[in-house]
Amino acid sequence: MAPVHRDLRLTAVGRRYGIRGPWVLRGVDLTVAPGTLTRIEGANGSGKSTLLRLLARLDAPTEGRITGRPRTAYVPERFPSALPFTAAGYLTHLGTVHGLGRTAAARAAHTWLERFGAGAYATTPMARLSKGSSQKVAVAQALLGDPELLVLDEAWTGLDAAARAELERAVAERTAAGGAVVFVDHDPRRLAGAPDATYTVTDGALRRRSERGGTADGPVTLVVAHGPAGVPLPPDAARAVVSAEETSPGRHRLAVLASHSDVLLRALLTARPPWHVVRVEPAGASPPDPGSRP
Ligand SMILES: Nc1ncnc2c1ncn2[C@@H]1O[C@H](COP(=O)(O)OP(=O)(O)OP(=O)(O)O)[C@@H](O)[C@H]1O
Repeated sequence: MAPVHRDLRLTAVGRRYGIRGPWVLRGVDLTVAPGTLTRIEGANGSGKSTLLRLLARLDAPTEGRITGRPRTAYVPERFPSALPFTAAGYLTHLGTVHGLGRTAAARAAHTWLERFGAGAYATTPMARLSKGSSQKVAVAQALLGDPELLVLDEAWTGLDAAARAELERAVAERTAAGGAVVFVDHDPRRLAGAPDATYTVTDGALRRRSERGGTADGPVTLVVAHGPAGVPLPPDAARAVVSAEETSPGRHRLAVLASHSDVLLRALLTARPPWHVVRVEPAGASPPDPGSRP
């Protein structure tokens, strides 16, 4: 009998939207093995979500090949919360879809809602949940079926501090149980030190950042900079950062390895027109968590 391949493997994968659209990703090779934690970084619009949708098999590559079919769960950047279910009803239904009996599914739904501090909202219609509570349901639906591959696209955004910590624990439990987890998060300290591999999406290519990933490359510096609204980062700056987020029109929160901060600052200040650098500080000096966006 053919062995079951739990590795998910991308070979020379490219994706573009529309026949003449620019290549968002090109020549991407990536293997996601069981029991590993992988971080994907990159500036806004670099193609991180595109890559995660390909990994979750929700999208197909324009060219190249994807092999391996681990049982996959996905938390999208935007979760459709206006569903005609209560939180517990929705999760129980999904549990049965994952093959659980109704009682076991209801129990799992309850357990995950409790873990994320949303037990009190079990019978609330999803359309009436706050953004944070509906994000808890989004995360619970993914964890419910003990997936072999968990794909998290900014899943921490909108969660309160206790739920953020709980999701970090749930990720550690998944990898300890032999599952693979791939995540994108704008906070460079998210699961710091834990990833087995960290990749940066730049100019459509995927680059492995270091063998050990996480912050093993050294301390991270946060740079807040202001540029023309709606204008992407200058290319040299985009290449230097490990993560970037446009927190309000024209205002960007950039994380860069301290060793690369001069390169980033130079790229910002020599851009035409030059960008205004608002603040530079070591990553540890900022407020506890920027997960709650300003
Ligand atoms: N369904 C789509 N149709 C057309 N273009 C798309 C589609 N999805 C993404 N794109 C384009 O592909 C590029 C990469 O988008 P993607 O959302 O993958 O980037 P990202 O790194 O996740 O961005 P962000 O950090 O802002 O979430 C962008 O230019 C985007 O406009």
